[in-house]
Amino acid sequence: MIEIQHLGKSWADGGEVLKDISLDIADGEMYALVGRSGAGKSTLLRCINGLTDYQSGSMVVDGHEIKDMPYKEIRELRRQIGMVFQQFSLLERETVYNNVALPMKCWGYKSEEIDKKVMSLLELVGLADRKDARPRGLSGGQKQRVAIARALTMDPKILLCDEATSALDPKTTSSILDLLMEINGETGITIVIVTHQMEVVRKACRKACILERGVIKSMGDVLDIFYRRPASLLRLLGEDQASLPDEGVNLRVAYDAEGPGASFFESFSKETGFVPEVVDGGIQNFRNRATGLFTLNVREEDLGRAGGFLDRAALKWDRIDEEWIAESTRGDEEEE
Ligand SMILES: Nc1ncnc2c1ncn2[C@@H]1O[C@H](COP(=O)(O)OP(=O)(O)OP(=O)(O)O)[C@@H](O)[C@H]1O
Repeated sequence: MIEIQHLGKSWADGGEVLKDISLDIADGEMYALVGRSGAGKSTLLRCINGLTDYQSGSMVVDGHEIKDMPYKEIRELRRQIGMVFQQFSLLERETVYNNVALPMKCWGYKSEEIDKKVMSLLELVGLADRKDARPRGLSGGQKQRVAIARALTMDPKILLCDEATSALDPKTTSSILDLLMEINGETGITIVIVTHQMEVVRKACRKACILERGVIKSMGDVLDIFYRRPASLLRLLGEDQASLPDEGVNLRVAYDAEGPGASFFESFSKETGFVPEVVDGGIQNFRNRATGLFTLNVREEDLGRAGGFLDRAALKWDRIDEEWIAESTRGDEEEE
C-alpha cells in the first residue's frame, strides 16, 4: 500500500513542484500517474522510493514514512521496489544475462540462485534465447524486456515505470503493456506507471491520477474518468467538450461491448421503440476489453422508457445536467 497525504515538495530554488498531493495506491494495483511534461509525475514517482525528498505531508510505503527512514532502511526498501526507465539504462558492454543478474550480484547472492532467477525471468519476458546478446543487438522493446526482468530480480512488491514505453512504437508499447499486465496478474505486484500517453492508461491501468503543474486535477477508476470526461482529461486527449443539444435530455451511458451490452443499440431500439440520437462517443478498449461510452440525446417524453431499459440492463448511465457536470468535474474547471 502506498499512502500519500498532503504531500508538498519544492525545489531549492523555491519552485513548488508538488502541491497538496493525496492519493492511495492499493496493493496489486496498476496505477497511472498521468500528465503533460513538467507536471511533476516523475518527481512524485521518485518520492515513492526515496530518490527525492519532500518537505510536507507524508508518503507511507508498506507502512514506512519515507522521510523518517534512515538511509540504511531506505536502501533496504529499494530492494522491494523495482524501477524501469524510458532509456532502458542497460550496461551496453554486458550481456543480457549479466544485465539481469546485476542486482543479485550486488547483493551477494550465490551463482546458482542467480542463474535460476535470471533464467526464469528471461523466460518470463521471452528472451531466454538472447541471454548472450549485448543490448546493441536488441530492439527497443527487447531492451525494455531486459530492463523489466532486471527490475524483478529481487522479487519487489512494487514496480515503478517512468515513461517506460515512451520511446517505443505503438505495437511494441502494446506488447510491453501486455507483459506488465501479465506480471501484475501472476505475481500481484503493484505497478505505478508514469506516462503522458492516455493510450497507455486506457490499455493497462485500473486507476489513474491526472496531474497538472503539481496539482491533482482528477483521479479514480480509469473507466470512470473517461466516463466523466473532466476538462483535464480532454486537455490531455486534445479534445473539446462535445456541445450538448439544448432540446431533449442528454444521457451518458457505459456498457461492456463484449458482454451483455454487445448489441446495445439493437436492444435499445427493440425495447424502447425508438433510436436515440448519438451526440458523441464510441467503442474504446480498456484493459483489452471493448467498452461502449456514449452521450445520447432522447426526447423528454422518451426518458422513462430509455431509463427503464438502461436500468433493466443494469448499465452505468446518468442524465447529464448542470448538477452532474459540476459534480463530475469538481476541482477541475481551470487549467493550472
Ligand atoms: N532537480 C531539479 N531542480 C529544479 N527543478 C527540477 C528538478 N528536477 C525537475 N525539475 C522541474 O520540476 C518540474 C517537474 O518535473 P518532472 O520531471 O517531475 O515532470 P514530469 O511530469 O515527469 O515531466 P517529464 O515527463 O517531462 O519528465 C519540471 O518543471 C522540471 O523542470
